[in-house]
Amino acid sequence: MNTGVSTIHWHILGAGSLGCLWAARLAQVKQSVHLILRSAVRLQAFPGQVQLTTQHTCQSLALTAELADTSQTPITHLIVACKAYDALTAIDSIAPRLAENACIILLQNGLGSQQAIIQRYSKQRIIAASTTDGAYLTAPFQVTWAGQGLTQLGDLNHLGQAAPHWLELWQVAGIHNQWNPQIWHALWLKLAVNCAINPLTVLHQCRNGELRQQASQVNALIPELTLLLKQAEVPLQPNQLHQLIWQVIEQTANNTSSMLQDVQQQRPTEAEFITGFACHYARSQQLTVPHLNALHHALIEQLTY
Ligand SMILES: NC(=O)C1=CN([C@@H]2O[C@H](COP(=O)(O)OP(=O)(O)OC[C@H]3O[C@@H](n4cnc5c(N)ncnc54)[C@H](OP(=O)(O)O)[C@@H]3O)[C@@H](O)[C@H]2O)C=CC1
Ligand SMILES: CC(C)(CO)C(=O)C(=O)O
Repeated sequence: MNTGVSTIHWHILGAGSLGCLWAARLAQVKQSVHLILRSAVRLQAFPGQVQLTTQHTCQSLALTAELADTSQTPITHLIVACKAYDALTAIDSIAPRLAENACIILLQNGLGSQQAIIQRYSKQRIIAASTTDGAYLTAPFQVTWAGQGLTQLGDLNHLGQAAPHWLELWQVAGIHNQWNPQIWHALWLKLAVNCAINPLTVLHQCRNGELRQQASQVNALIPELTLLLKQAEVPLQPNQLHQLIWQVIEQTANNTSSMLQDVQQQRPTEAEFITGFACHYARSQQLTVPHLNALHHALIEQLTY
């Protein structure tokens, strides 16, 4: 299909679940895709392709991989697919290669990493991509696309620009997307939902739907999260956050939250960028959020990673 977009050289920082998912889908539409891996050991293990499994298909897509400093090619379009706690350091590792007008797309959950990145990389156009796509690795470089979602994108700096021309190409690549000039609002709303669900699933070791049995704990967080969102100037209808949180719990009832998955697989969590960020923001704005503070402390006590 002719999208009217010439081939773009996409560099993808991080070849985990989302990095491989994005790499495979862009490679499917004949884009030039380069994975940037963390170590020589990972590069040696790269088989020259990424395998993408969906409900109906399994396809291997050839693409290239490199280390941050093994190539000098300038980077014009960078997708950052690391966890929130690795994102800034990962971008720093390729900083000398970044074109001055490069576009950096951030896939991280939570808040905090985005602010640090826009502060350090003020010349580049930084776009957040908040996605409800779900993916997991079954083996290195073999990704299963668990659920087609929606990816909302919008500028985090240099506000007010037109949507990038490559969004149409992403659509063709199966990356169902929507441009959202108010992406900060979307990130805040997702943060609030993650604060209400993820930590409690860790503390109760339960799937999202089982939080129905912990409704009073979920509900106690909602007025505090509403306070934070209002302070951040996120427009909210009365009761909107309550409805959204319970809707997500119902729609994802069978899911194990990403935070509980990290705990189960003994990986670090993104807690500091979810409840950690919420508590830090509340303190900086002198907002009283006792339930959120208690939740964050209980979570940190429980986490050994
Ligand atoms: N997976 C999903 O379905 C969804 C994830 N998200 C969000 O997307 C982000 C990425 O998540 P996910 O893909 O699951 O994470 P993964 O842990 O699967 O992948 C992260 C990858 O980043 C790599 N990495 C870390 N630092 C560097 C570096 N300096 N240079 C190169 N690579 C690096 C890691 O490498 P190594 O293997 O060497 O450790 C790892 O492969 C998170 O913020 C998550 O919350 C959002 C929605 C859905
Ligand atoms: C919405 C929710 C809670 C779905 O599981 C999620 O985003 C996560 O697990 O991080």
